[in-house]
Amino acid sequence: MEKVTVLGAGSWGTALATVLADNGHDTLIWSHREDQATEIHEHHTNAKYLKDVTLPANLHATANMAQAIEHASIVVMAVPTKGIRETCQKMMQTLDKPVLFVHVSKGIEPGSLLRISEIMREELPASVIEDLVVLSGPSHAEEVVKQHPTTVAASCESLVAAERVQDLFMNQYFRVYTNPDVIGVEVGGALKNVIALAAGAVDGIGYGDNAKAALITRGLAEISRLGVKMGAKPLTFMGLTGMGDLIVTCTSVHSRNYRAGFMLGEGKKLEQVLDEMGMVVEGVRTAKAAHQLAEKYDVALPISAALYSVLFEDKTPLDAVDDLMLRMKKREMDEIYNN
Ligand SMILES: NC(=O)c1ccc[n+]([C@@H]2O[C@H](COP(=O)([O-])OP(=O)(O)OC[C@H]3O[C@@H](n4cnc5c(N)ncnc54)[C@H](O)[C@@H]3O)[C@@H](O)[C@H]2O)c1
Ligand SMILES: O=P(O)(O)OC[C@H](O)CO
Repeated sequence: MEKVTVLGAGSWGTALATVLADNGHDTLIWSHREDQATEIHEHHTNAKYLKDVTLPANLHATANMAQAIEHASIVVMAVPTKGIRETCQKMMQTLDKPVLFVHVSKGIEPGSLLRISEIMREELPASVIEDLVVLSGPSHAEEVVKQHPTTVAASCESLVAAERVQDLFMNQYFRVYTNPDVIGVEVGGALKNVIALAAGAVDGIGYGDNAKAALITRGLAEISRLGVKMGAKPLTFMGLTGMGDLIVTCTSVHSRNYRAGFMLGEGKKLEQVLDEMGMVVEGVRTAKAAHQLAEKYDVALPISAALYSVLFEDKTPLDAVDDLMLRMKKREMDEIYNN
């Protein structure tokens, strides 16, 4: 049995804490909000984030960071990308021992263009990082808490650390693979949210399955193109954290990115959409990062660019789709021509 603290009590932090508690680990969840910690600790619910779910009786919660850190030999970081730095800084007020970190967030920071593990390594001294593992893949919290079969990957250069995380989470309904390609896993997890916003938008416009299949396929092409330039292994994008997560996020009603995109496609403005969602829509910030990454790495990301123009340049979704369709002629796969 391990002593685990999950930082972040939204949908995903709570769902993963449930998996850990189900597996018999001594699990404590930390919320930055006192009321939410009390709700989880005393009533075994987290109604805003997981409706009609009763959490395991052996899952405890606190809003006290010092207590949360004192408890842990493993820390799972499950706050949205924009809260990662602040949470690391809060943690460092008391953390003075090495722990194994697992992060489960999916984003890239605009401006710095850092992946989550890079942000964490910037904020945390090496002396407190025993290892840092990314857990990612096609996994909606709403299905995990129902114990529906789910598969993800634990990614770290150290196979020993990845396998420790595999053992920590793995059970009958939650299957964990390992993958050493941290860059590919993080880039796939972050960029699929941008494509999912676009997939929601084409459905919101009222277009059909042809358009969505095109977005998923060409979306994967642009994610891979960028990821490889950033140092990822191409095959990772064919796996759970690439194609797998792209499919689940572009096609599921559970996806906040897909649902936000749908509302944009219906003609709603971004501010109104985010107000109505009330939960994190990671793809919005990551779309800014994608825009900057395209320039930095000199890579064409046409779907991400079209989405960016809808989010931040007031282009209508219909015009953005027209622009995509009327781009200059392309070869589907340059590699085939070159061989
Ligand atoms: N929900 C899923 O099914 C799922 C699955 C895989 C990965 N993820 C990823 O997990 C991360 C967290 O997403 P979520 O679904 O739990 O989001 P959520 O919107 O359901 O909950 C976010 C939680 O973080 C808290 N929070 C916000 N800002 C914070 C800050 N600065 N410091 C501390 N806490 C803060 C909120 O109060 C809330 O409890 C995201 O990067 C998301 O992409 C989510
Ligand atoms: O609800 P979303 O769009 O944040 O997606 C959740 C997960 O990342 C799906 O794997």
